[in-house]
Amino acid sequence: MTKKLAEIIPLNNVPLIHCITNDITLETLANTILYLGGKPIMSSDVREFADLFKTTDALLLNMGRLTVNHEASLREASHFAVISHKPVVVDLVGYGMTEQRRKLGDELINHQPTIVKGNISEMRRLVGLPTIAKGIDGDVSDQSDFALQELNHALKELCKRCPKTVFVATGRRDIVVQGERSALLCNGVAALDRFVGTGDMLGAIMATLIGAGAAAWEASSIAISYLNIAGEIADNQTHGLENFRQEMLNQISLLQKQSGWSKNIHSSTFN
Ligand SMILES: Nc1ncnc2c1ncn2[C@@H]1O[C@H](COP(=O)(O)OP(=O)(O)O)[C@@H](O)[C@H]1O
Ligand SMILES: Cc1ncsc1CCOP(=O)(O)O
Ligand SMILES: [Mg+2]
Repeated sequence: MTKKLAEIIPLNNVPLIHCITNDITLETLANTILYLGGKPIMSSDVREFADLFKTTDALLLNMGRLTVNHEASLREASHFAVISHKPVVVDLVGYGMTEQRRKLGDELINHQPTIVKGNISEMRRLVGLPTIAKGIDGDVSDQSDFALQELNHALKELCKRCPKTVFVATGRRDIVVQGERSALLCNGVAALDRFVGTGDMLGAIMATLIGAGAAAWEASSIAISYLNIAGEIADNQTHGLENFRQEMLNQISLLQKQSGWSKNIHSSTFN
């Protein structure tokens, strides 16, 4: 993977990334894409999709703060992505918490997007595994070795129905699954779970990398590692969560200047 890393971050082009996302982290995602070297367009107005899809390089569909209009925009954009063969990242925020989110998430997945991501508890709900998680956060009880193994197995089963899609489950440890292949990524710090938007930021980074031409597997693994190593550096340099949050964003722009950053990636496989 190190060889491919050298080809992907820093980006060797400037992809235009169309984000349909929640208004809680909207500006953070726009700047995350800019700091990484891409260009964001945050547009939810279905009237402009026909023109917009002619110029964009990838699409981020973030379920975030659901409304009737947000849902309609996500659905319409997902349809446009299918007919225009646009690479897509789906972020299953709050999947399974409500019937609306479950139904919408299933519909978006049925369009065979490039990457489907969620935190460890959202992804457990997706494959029908129990979780005590509340709200949109992952629960630590879903991070045991056994829980990770059973989720890894269940996601591989799901891949049989969605052979083109990479599935990602995030948290203290992250699972990346595509077909029969899976990896466990182990970078990051606990503070990444302590401010809103880190999962959203990850989706934006994934969309930027596939928009720049990276394959789904590399884009998924590199995005997680890049964000988490940025978090490790920010954690070393700051006190307090707000300072950490600001430095996180700062590191998104700085880490790519460190040629050997990828040597700090910690990954393993499931036995
Ligand atoms: N306790 C933790 N230790 C290390 N990394 C973490 C931890 N919690 C989350 N992360 C990282 O933060 C990012 C967001 O993950 P997560 O918090 O699961 O998403 P969400 O914000 O959607 O719940 C991922 O890259 C993940 O690897
Ligand atoms: C708090 C909240 N509520 C609906 S979307 C959202 C932000 C979720 O961001 P993340 O999934 O990155 O924690
Ligand atoms: Mg999330």
